[in-house]
Amino acid sequence: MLQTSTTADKDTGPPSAISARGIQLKFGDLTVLNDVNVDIERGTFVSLLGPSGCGKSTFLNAVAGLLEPTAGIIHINGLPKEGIPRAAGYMFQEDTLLPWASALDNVMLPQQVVGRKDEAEARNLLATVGLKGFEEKRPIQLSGGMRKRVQFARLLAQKPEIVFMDEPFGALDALTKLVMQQELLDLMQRDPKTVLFVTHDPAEAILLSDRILVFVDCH
Ligand SMILES: Nc1ncnc2c1ncn2[C@@H]1O[C@H](COP(=O)(O)OP(=O)(O)OP(=O)(O)O)[C@@H](O)[C@H]1O
Repeated sequence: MLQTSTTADKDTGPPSAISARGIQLKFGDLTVLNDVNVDIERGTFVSLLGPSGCGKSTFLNAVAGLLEPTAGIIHINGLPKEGIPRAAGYMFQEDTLLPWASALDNVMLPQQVVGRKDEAEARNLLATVGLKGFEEKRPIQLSGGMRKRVQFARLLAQKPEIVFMDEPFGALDALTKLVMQQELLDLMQRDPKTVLFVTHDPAEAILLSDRILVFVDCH
């Protein structure tokens, strides 16, 4: 269950990027989330922190539209969420690159989904994440950190306003993880986005976040 942490409702100003009210989510008899109320302001980096099995991913997936809450309502930019929010990007722990496609083709995938083709933009994004010269390499020819960078570039190609990240660096070695955390910070400082980031690592949450929501009372 989540220890709820809310900011006061505002009568004026832009709506929160994410607003969750009375969220309950059950899997059969197991109540994972109960009456969760959270507001997340635009452009803030928020971590969901807590031990394994506490419902962090469940909450993230409910907001991201991958799971439907049993009760409650979620607003995205002031509008009731319907399905998967538009302008949302995802990054998971698993490597989700197409193994047979080059780094460039992987980054161009989001363009293809919406019927666009802009190779120069994809090359720029790869350069932004430090992969100039690696455009034609396939994932197997890249290190773990480089593959994460390709995923960053692909995420940016979606031009997301909200980014959902579920332990994206969980499978990396400690040193590569530190480098990738710093690169994520740099990217978000240059181009701030609303980020919801799942981690069970307090140091990672403190380093990256404007705000940390702590999950307690695990089963
Ligand atoms: N699809 C599902 N069906 C049934 N139970 C589920 C499902 N997904 C998660 N659960 C259960 O819900 C609880 C919360 O799981 P969740 O993955 O949200 O926790 P978490 O805090 O993200 O853990 P971790 O850090 O290990 O990923 C766990 O008891 C888990 O077994």
